Formats: sequence, structure tokens, C-alpha cells
Amino acid sequence: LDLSTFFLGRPLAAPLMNASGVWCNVTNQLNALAKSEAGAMVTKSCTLVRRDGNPEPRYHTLSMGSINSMGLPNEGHLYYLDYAQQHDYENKPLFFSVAGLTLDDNLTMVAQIQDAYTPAMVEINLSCPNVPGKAQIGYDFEALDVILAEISSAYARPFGVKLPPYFDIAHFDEVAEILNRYDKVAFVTCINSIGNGLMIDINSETVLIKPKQGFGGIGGEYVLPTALANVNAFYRRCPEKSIIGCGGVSTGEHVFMHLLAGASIVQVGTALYEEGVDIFARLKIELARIMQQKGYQKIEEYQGKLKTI
Ligand SMILES: O=C(O)c1[nH]c(=O)[nH]c(=O)c1I
Repeated sequence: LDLSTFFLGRPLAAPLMNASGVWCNVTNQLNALAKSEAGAMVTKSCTLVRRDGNPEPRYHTLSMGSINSMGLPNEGHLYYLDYAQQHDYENKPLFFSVAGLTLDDNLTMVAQIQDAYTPAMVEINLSCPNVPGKAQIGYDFEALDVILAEISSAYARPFGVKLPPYFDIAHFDEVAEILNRYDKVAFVTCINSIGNGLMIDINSETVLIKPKQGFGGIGGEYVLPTALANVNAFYRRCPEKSIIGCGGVSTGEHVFMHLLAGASIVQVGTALYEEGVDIFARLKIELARIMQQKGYQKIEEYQGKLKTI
């Protein structure tokens, strides 16, 4: 079965890629993604200069997902720009995740990316929940408007945004209204982890991760319903934009749900962290089997066609 599809006019062998932050911090991880069955790939969100991130333990596997407070550890934007310059874009598209600590840092980074004439597509991360003292831009609607205006005028090409999960219809309406003011925002990636969860070890009566008194972003099975809702909410509200789905994916059925909800590409985070890059081959087989059972030849036949009652 043919799992090929298109994203912003570029061909993808499969609608699957990593979630930023997972298996994409350093070159050997990125090379493994480039060699994997993923149809696209994205770099770890980067800052202007290299960061160690938060003290460890900062990631923990949970019964139905994960909790993390990595703290934006990354090699600095020039490291990923070097990687982008040597990437084989015929093999698969590369997305470049940017998470500047200030608006100026974001503008400096996108200017450097623009000057490098790299085919990589920029995903502005507006939803990192784990940098102490930094509120998520995605939850500050005025700051969201300002950063989109500033980047739209500084960066001449289409770009995307990585949003936090929203939980209120009024917020879907308000954020979509802001996004729709910016034609250059070509895609929206929903969702980032559900911020500032807490899990407890009852034997030691202790939290599981060291940073932020144990508070961290929640991923995995726990977030699937929230991820599907955010994908579908923005798919319905932003008809001119493409949606990248992220959250709760570990099987072909989850991929199918995200595609039905309106995603064009589906990202894998927690399950990729746990299983490794071979997960993409497994998800392709499982998705192909579901399509075969339903008599679908192409993804476009059902993509975004979720029925209501
Ligand atoms: O702690 C992190 O590095 C992190 N962790 C997340 O769960 N989402 C993010 O966007 C980031 I930048």
C-alpha cells in the first residue's frame, strides 16, 4: 500500500516523523532518523547558544506515557544549521525547531536560517513548559500575536508553530483567530506535552524527576484525546493551513485517528523515545493494514474526514 503524501507541496514517503526533542539532539540521532522509515524529521528545539538543560533525572517513563523537564538542552542553533546544510532533502524533508529564550534570539536565529538558504522548514516552538521562569508564549495570546508579527516580517518564507494543548473552546477560537492573521504561518503542530504534570513513587514517597520539584510535561497515551481534539479544532478553524499532529501515538490506529482528525503528518514522541527509530517501520505496517481492511488506497481518501454524529 502506498503511504506517500504531500506536505506544503513536498512529497513524503510516509506521514510520520519524530516529535521535536526526541531522538534529535545530536548528529548520530539525526542520522538515524534520516536513515529510518520516517517520512520527515525535525531537530531538537534550539536556542542561540548551547544549553545543558535541567539537572537529571529529568525524564521518566510512566505506565501510560512519560514526564519530562529536560529544560531545553541543545547544541545551539549553528550546530543544527550545519546539520541542515548537509541533509539530503531528496531523502526526506527536514524541519528546524526554534525555541529562542527571547524574541530577539528567535529573530536572530530565523535570520541566520534565512541567510543559509536551507530548504529546512522552520517550526517555532511556542510551548516549552520546562524553562524555569519562562512562561509559555502559547498561553500568552498578546505575546503570541507579537512574535508571529515579528517573525512574519523578519522571515520571508512560510513557517509553522508548535502549540501547547488548549482545553477551552474559547481558546481554540481565539488562538485560531490570531494564527489566521498570518498567511506565512503555513502549518500548526498540535500538541506539545501537557505542561507541569506530577507523578509520584509511593514506595519512596518521592517525585520522579529532579527539576521543578518534580513538575514536568506529560506525553504518551495520557494525552491522546487532548492531542486529537487540538488537531481537529485547528483543522476546522484554519482551513488555509496544514496541521501536524503530535501526542499519544504508539500504534497505527493512533496514526489513523490523527489523520482522520485532520493531521497531514503525525509526530511520535514518547513511543519513539521508548522504542527507537524502528517504530516508524512498525507504524507504517499497522497503518497500511488498517487502510487495506477499510479499502483505502490513499491517505487523502480519509484525511480530515472525521464524521460527527
Ligand atoms: O524540556 C524540554 O526541553 C521540552 N520538553 C517538552 O516536553 N516540550 C518542549 O517543547 C521542550 I523545549
